[in-house]
Amino acid sequence: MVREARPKLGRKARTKQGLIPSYDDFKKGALERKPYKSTFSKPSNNNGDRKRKRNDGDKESKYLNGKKKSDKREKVEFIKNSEVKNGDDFYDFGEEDENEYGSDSSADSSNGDVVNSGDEVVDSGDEEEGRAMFSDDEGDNDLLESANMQGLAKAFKTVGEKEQEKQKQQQEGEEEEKEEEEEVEEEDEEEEEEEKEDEFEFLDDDSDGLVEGEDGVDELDDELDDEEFGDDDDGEEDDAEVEINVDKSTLPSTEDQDSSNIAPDIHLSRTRIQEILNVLDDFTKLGERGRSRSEYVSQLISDIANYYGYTEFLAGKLFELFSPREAIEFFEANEVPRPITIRTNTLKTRRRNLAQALVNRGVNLKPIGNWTKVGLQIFDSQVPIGATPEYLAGHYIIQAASSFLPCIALAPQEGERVLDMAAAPGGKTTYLSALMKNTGCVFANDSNKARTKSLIANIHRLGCTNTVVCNHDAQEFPRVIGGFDRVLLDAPCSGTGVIAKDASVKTSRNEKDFIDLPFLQKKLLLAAIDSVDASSKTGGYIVYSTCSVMVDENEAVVDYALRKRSDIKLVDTGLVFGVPGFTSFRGKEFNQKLNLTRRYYPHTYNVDGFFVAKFKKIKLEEKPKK
Ligand SMILES: C[S@@+](CC[C@H](N)C(=O)[O-])C[C@H]1O[C@@H](n2cnc3c(N)ncnc32)[C@H](O)[C@@H]1O
Repeated sequence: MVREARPKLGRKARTKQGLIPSYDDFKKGALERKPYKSTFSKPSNNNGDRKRKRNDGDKESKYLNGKKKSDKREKVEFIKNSEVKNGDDFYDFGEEDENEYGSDSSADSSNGDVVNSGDEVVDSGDEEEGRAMFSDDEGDNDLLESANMQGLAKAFKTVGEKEQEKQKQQQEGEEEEKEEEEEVEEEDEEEEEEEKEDEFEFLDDDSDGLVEGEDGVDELDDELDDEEFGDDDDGEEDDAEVEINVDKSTLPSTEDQDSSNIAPDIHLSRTRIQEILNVLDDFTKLGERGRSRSEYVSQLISDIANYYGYTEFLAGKLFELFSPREAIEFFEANEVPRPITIRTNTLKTRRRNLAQALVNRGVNLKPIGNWTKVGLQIFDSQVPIGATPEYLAGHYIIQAASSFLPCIALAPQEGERVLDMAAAPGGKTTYLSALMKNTGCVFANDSNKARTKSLIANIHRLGCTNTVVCNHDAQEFPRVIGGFDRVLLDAPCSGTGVIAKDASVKTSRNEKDFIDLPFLQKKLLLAAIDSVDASSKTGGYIVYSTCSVMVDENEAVVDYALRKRSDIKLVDTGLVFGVPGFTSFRGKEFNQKLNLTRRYYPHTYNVDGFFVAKFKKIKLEEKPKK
């Protein structure tokens, strides 16, 4: 039986199936420097819940005992079993996620203009949390720890209340366990009945015509099929759908079959992703004879696109950046929100004071990492983070951790003239202003007038008095004004680094975007370079950044600028973490200094995908001989 293709499941649907890890799991990853655990990692002892284990066991035995089952069916079942084993954690994540994120989303939504307007809003994290301290402020950490404890003690309940709650929870737990047991029993009974039905089906098949001959039974069969294998998102029932579809699919181990009219089934895709990853791990041994590696890869990309809800085009482009297993880690990390982070506005307060104030309000937080003295990671909060008195007073801004990086790399000095070419909504402008202690001047430009409103609002709220907001197409610089000590170009980009925040990127980016965007980025970067004064006594630097992970928008743009302008060189970003940029990619050779640029990925650092390059403009007469 061939089923019609169903529309791709979006993020929501998959969330329902439990794709997104719980906040706790995510927290563990960020705090303990544990890499994000991929669903597709090699099988491990899972800790799925009791009920699920029981079901898996049942399923396994059912499949293994599968009486009159054909070879074809057995093959599928083998794959299904491996899927179930690998998938347990996965489902558990999702069950917790919705509850855990309640308070976080409120923080986001209350953040008004900032939330809606750019890459500043959604959050990032850091894996160096274990070592994270207020690096310069001695004793800050102890203070923060004790502040945290005091605050939490205040915010949380009294011991008596806690005891009561514990007892209540115990009672509820017992009741739940009872319910679970009953459910399992019910399911056992149901499955027994299903098995009986299976036997019947086989009998019917064998005695061809007995059932089919009866009026309406065909339709009823179809309906039952629909119910059993139908359009809902229940994983277990959909497993059965795999049985139907799989015999005509392009599984790694099956003969060549026409799959054109096979449903793009999400569970089948997931199973097959795992299978193909295993094959690609040891292609010589596990690859099917006559089937090339690239055939497996095409199938894998198609399954990734189907499973995670990307266009095949974008899935393929992102896949190219990594080894197959790492690519899956990347795609998985895009299903998980990054941590909520805030940046202390040092124009108005110190991080330890801010932390103390927020802890007193019931916010559970920690320093982001030892690479930043101003970042705090928020774990949970009893108040909306985007509406506390401290927020309204401009003591902090909700800002993705990766978005700190270009400002740290630019390292503006007091008294300098700095241009932020694409500045709205101002997360970076306000950081630059703070780094310069409100001295000198930051020209904050954005070509989108509507977005300059949020830029201005943030500048006001954070008390940045050294800024000038302008509204030009940045390509017009330096004709508008030039001679800057430093220029930041946080360029408009495809947003492929922030898919966790904006899932629409998965389907909205096409081939043309990756021609048009680099074209604009190249022109903007040349304008940025030309706007810097090579003779600046304190500066002469340009930082180029994007929240894209695409080589076309990053290394290729930087390489182009190096070819077009002889008065610049790449220099170290000064950033203490990050993966070096590509010096070659898919047959293209870039300037070898591209290894000085830095890439950031959600799956490696639990931050938004980001790219940072830093140039020094040199006076031509100073240009070193080759
Ligand atoms: C990645 S966002 C900038 C985020 C900002 N740097 C921050 O940290 O808040 C890119 C910005 O570039 C602006 N933009 C797009 N094309 C531009 C152009 N030709 N000139 C100047 N700004 C442009 C967009 O309006 C958008 O606000």
